[in-house]
Amino acid sequence: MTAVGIDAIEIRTGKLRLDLPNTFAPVKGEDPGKYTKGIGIEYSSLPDVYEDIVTMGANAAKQLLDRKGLTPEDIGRIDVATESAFDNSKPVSTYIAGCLEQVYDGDFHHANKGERKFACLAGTQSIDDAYNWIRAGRNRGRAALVIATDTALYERGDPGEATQGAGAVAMLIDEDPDIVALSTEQGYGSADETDFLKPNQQFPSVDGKRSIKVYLARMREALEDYESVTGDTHPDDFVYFPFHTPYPGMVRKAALLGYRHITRGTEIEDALADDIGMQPREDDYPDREAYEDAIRAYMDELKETRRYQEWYERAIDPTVDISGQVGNWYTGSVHVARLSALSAAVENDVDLVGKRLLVGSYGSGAQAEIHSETVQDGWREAVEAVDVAPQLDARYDLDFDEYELIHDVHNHEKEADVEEFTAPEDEFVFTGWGRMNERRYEYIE
Ligand SMILES: CC(C)(COP(=O)([O-])OP(=O)([O-])OC[C@H]1O[C@@H](n2cnc3c(N)ncnc32)[C@H](O)[C@@H]1OP(=O)([O-])[O-])[C@@H](O)C(=O)NCCC(=O)NCCSC(=O)C[C@@](C)(O)CC(=O)[O-]
Repeated sequence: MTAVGIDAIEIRTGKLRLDLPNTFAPVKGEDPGKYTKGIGIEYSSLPDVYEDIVTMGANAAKQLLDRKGLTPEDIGRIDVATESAFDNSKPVSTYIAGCLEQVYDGDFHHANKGERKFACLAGTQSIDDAYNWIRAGRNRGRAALVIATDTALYERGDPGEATQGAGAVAMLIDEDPDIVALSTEQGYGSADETDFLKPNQQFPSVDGKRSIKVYLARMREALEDYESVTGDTHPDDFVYFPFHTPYPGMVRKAALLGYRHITRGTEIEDALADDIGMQPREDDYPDREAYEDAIRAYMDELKETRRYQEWYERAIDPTVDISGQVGNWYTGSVHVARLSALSAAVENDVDLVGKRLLVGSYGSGAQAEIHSETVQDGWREAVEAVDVAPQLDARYDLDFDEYELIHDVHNHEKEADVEEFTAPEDEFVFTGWGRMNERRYEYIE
């Protein structure tokens, strides 16, 4: 069977950045350690005045099409995943296609376009849709463009303000992919939860502490479901474990729980037993509370073991590097985690061909999905071509007053007339509203 998967990736970060430990924390009266050690985000990417989910998505997509030498006729499907949409009817993919049609000969009139919603999970669901469309043989030899784009802003003063971010990830899903092949093995953990939601409002209502618990519970459920298909998972089965990364500290919690789960009943548990004992088994405890206390005590010790720390450094740390530099990109976040790991492998000259990734996606509300991917022959060249560092380094550093202004600019409830901080060049920009209140865009040379 021909492999189907991710053939190319491009990102587009918001062109501004907020330094959390040095600019945000002092004004909030917080210790910078909350950001450098706890949350793990150093900078939040934010959009300039002329940027939004459409410009970031279209700019990432254009970069991808140009690099691959593709024209609109090569694309049979454009799916946008977002939870920052500004239109309840017209999908963001039509705005993005309209942008792209300004600069290419030809058009996307015969491409199927849509918009996917399930909080941060929707990017992964869009990849699934593209995979199924190609596997079903309905693509007529064409590829699918999946764009995950979000402006992850919270109400000023909300604890979530510490985890903001803005950016887009464009991915080409095709046969014989250069980067990773997808598999049919998947696990889901899904439940009706009220932890993070936006009921007809721009900024989320969030119960932050609960959202952490729900993330962990649904991920665990998804892993168990995945293992019901594949059999037990072992830490050595996968080179990296890219998870949805609202902030690196969240992944730290998930990784520890995951490691305990996948080492249970293995030679690793036995090898650790001399130092920290065997993992608690529920049957050995009088009630659930006593069992959970024992688990917490075991995990406190597990996290300090060299074996765990070495695994974390190898398999998890590289996945959160970019996230720590950009914040939460919601639907793009797990795809940033994958790219982060692959970029680190390029930098450290690691050979990944044939190695597997275990990808854990998550969306509040809530659903987790876990699947594996196999790295393909062309991954190194394809990942080397993504200009992550130049984009991140070029961002404009906001002071706190400027941050307050730019937050107002992107607040749909406010009117703010603010000069742009950066000069647009060779990119799509937002130019204002049309007669039916549609947003309008132009390509600036
Ligand atoms: C994440 C929270 C709850 C944080 O809430 P908070 O109250 O701002 O922060 P905190 O006081 O809990 O501190 C954060 C961490 O920093 C540590 N810390 C504190 N000070 C220091 C210091 N000086 N030195 C070292 N460490 C320090 C502190 O101990 C803690 O670590 P933990 O105990 O959790 O391991 C908040 O920012 C929030 O509500 N964020 C939005 C919700 C969120 O991101 N939830 C994550 C799971 S849900 C999810 O991922 C879905 C999502 C959000 O992406 C949306 C979607 O799916 O659409």
